[in-house]
Parts: sequence; structure tokens; C-alpha cells
Amino acid sequence: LPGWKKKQLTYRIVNYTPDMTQSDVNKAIQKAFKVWSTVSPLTFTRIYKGIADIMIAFGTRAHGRCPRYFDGPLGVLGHAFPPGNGIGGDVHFDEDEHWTEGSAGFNLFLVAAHEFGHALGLSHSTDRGALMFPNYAYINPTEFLLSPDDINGIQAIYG
Ligand SMILES: CC(C)C[C@H](C(=O)NO)C(=O)N[C@@H](CC(=O)O)C(=O)NCc1ccccc1
Ligand SMILES: [Ca+2]
Ligand SMILES: [Zn+2]
Repeated sequence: LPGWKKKQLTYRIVNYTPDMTQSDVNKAIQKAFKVWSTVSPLTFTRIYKGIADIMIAFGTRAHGRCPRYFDGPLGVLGHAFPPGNGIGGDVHFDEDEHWTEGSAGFNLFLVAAHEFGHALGLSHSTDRGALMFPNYAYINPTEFLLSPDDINGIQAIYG
């Protein structure tokens, strides 16, 4: 199964959405990594410059040197590349969406947790209750739980 060959991963928030305070973005990202570190041997350490394993950025349409383009408001909300060097593990969010820490627009924590699943090697699930189900559905972040399907998926790769 395609996964990272190391357990200690680094991430860097390269830029910020104007939709939220930077502090709220930092918190949403940190909480989204915690979802996965709680059920795996993985650790996630934030760095502030240079190249991290997981580079996180907001962009629209053709963004940076990314081979995938975003599609304007709605539709695709973000994408992530499976584990690997270079662009591998990187996560991009579509800045044409409205990002929030609440139930309006799209909840950054929920989308980030989903994208991080891809960045760790998970693909989409057919289980409607799974975080890795293809379509976004708002869940109150304080009540959010990974499904057994998500947990089985991450533990199949990282033990
Ligand atoms: C073909 C990919 C690039 C579609 C893309 C995705 O799955 N990214 O991981 C995406 O943004 N999917 C939308 C749904 C769609 O485009 O129809 C989505 O809601 N993804 C974010 C998501 C999905 C499930 C739970 C939480 C967040
Ligand atoms: Ca979009
Ligand atoms: Zn996805």
C-alpha cells in the first residue's frame, strides 16, 4: 500500500485564505492532522520555511506549478497528492470557495481532514459515513468522529 516510508512528517502552511483569521486556519489544520495522528503512529510537525513533506496552499484555477486546476466556486474544493517526493503529499484548497470554521461555506477543518487522508495514501471510500467519502457533508467539528472504514484504511497502511 502506498504510504510514507517515515512516521515523522512535516507540514508548512505556505499561504492563507482571507476568509478566516490566520489563527483559525492554523487551528483547523492542526485539528485535522490530529484526527489522523490519534489513530496512527504518525506525527506532524509544522515548519515555517523551506520544503515540508506536506506543503499546504490556497489557490484558484491554474495555481503555481500544480498539474491540476481548480474550477471556480463549488465543485472541487481541494485536492491532495499521494505520499512521495516533491509534490507528493501536498494539499491545495480552492480559494474560490468560502472557507469557515463554522457551518457556513465549507468548513476548513473537515475538508483538510479529508485531504490529509489522501496525502497519507487513502483513496475515496464508498462508505457514506466515512470522512473519505467523496462528497462534503457538514458535521459539527466537536461531534466529528472518524468512521471504522477510515481507521481501517489508515491502519492498513501504517499499522
Ligand atoms: C476529483 C477530486 C479532485 C474531487 C475533490 C476531492 O475529492 N478532493 O479530495 C473534491 O473537492 N471533491 C469534493 C466533492 C466533489 O467535487 O464532488 C469535496 O467535497 N471534497 C472535499 C470533501 C469530501 C468529503 C468530506 C469532506 C471534504
Ligand atoms: Ca471549486
Ligand atoms: Zn477526496
